[in-house]
Amino acid sequence: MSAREFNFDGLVGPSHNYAGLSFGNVASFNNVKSASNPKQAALQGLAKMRALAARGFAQAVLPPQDRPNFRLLRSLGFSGSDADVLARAYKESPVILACAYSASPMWTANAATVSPSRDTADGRVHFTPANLNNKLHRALEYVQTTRTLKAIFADERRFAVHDALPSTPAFGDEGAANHTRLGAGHGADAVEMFVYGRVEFDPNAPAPKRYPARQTLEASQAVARKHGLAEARTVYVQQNPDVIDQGVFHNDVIAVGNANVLFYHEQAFADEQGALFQLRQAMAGVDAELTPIRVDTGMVSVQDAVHSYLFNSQLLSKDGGKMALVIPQECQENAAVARYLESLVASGGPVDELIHFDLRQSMRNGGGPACLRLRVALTDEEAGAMHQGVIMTEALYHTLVAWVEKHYRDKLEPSDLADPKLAIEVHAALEELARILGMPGLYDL
Ligand SMILES: N=C(N)NCCC[C@H](NC(=O)CCC(=O)O)C(=O)O
Repeated sequence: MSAREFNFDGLVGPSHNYAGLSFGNVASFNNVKSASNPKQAALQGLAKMRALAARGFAQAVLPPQDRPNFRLLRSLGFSGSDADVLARAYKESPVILACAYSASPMWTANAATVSPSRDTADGRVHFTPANLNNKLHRALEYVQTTRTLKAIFADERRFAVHDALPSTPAFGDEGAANHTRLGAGHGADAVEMFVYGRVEFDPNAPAPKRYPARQTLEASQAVARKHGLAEARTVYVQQNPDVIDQGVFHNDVIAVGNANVLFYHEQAFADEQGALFQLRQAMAGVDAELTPIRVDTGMVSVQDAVHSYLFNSQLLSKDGGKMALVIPQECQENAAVARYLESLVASGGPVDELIHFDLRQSMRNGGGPACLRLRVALTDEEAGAMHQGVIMTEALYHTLVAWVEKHYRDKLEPSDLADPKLAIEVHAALEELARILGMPGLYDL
């Protein structure tokens, strides 16, 4: 049965700001407290969605989440009216207020892990929302993410939306950013590769020393178990702790896979040869042959990969068997990376086209093209069964642009988070967005 891969891009929320909340994500720290432009951020994301939809790639949108998260603030003892809660939080702990306001749900590669129906024991598409429990501002997301996915994929005959894993460190789960499906194509049997940063219950396993490993092996195994994946078609690979310590906080900052191609940096994995061997063995079982595209350190250093987000690119199958690589503008601005990309396209290999976008607002918080999207491979029947109001069309694009122009500020400083009017603006925007998407019960407003 054929299937198409939908990219569900996160629509950047009205409170997008640079709060420096992500220890281990160098961009987030480098741009802390600088002014953000929420309007530009949302329009940049919409421009990518529109352009790829116009190219015929299956494109959809995941809505932002209600911010500030008053439930969090009140659970931490900030009380009184909404205005009181905001004033007290800003006075006593601006960083907690920033966490409650974060627009981090825009990076939907971390929203969930998705197993297409082809891979699962019960033949349904399985989603496990990621608990993102390593960071306070991200650990808020899974509640609304679960609600949103259940609203879009409501047909329980075709879709299973699980609860997130327990939010204890042993089950640190960052979703699809640490997960890659490799096989002959989106509609064919395939192997699911889970990449983890540490092992909770094996103190002797390698682990990063400087920055946190957000994904545990135990979490990846639990997701595979919940999704009913066949062991022979599930591969667990450890990310190289040394690159985590250089700012590679998700695997999708150092590797990306699509169909039978794995595009990765030579230092991405703790045991490169072991990983390739496991993949080749599992893929033989599904009549697929791995095409590795290995980038040597001599061509692109880990630092260049982290600053350009070369590997946080989207790798998209085109009609005719070739692939396009969707890269951020920053890749053109790094000499080594630009040179490498020229050689890649000229090589006659699977990638014969580069498509670049200006995603600077997101990039300044450590989010590139791949962070902004959740991949969901769907058969035509499944695509017809999901909520249609989130599918990106020219009409929806123009409606959302008008909505952003109407509701979003074009500048947000850290001190603006104390402004009670901002909370009211976000609330009004999301009430209207739920109507635009045809999802009246989307938010618990
Ligand atoms: N690579 C993937 N898939 N996603 C990128 C997520 C970036 C996000 N940044 C932040 O959360 C920064 C928020 C701030 O500092 O304001 C993170 O670190 O989790």
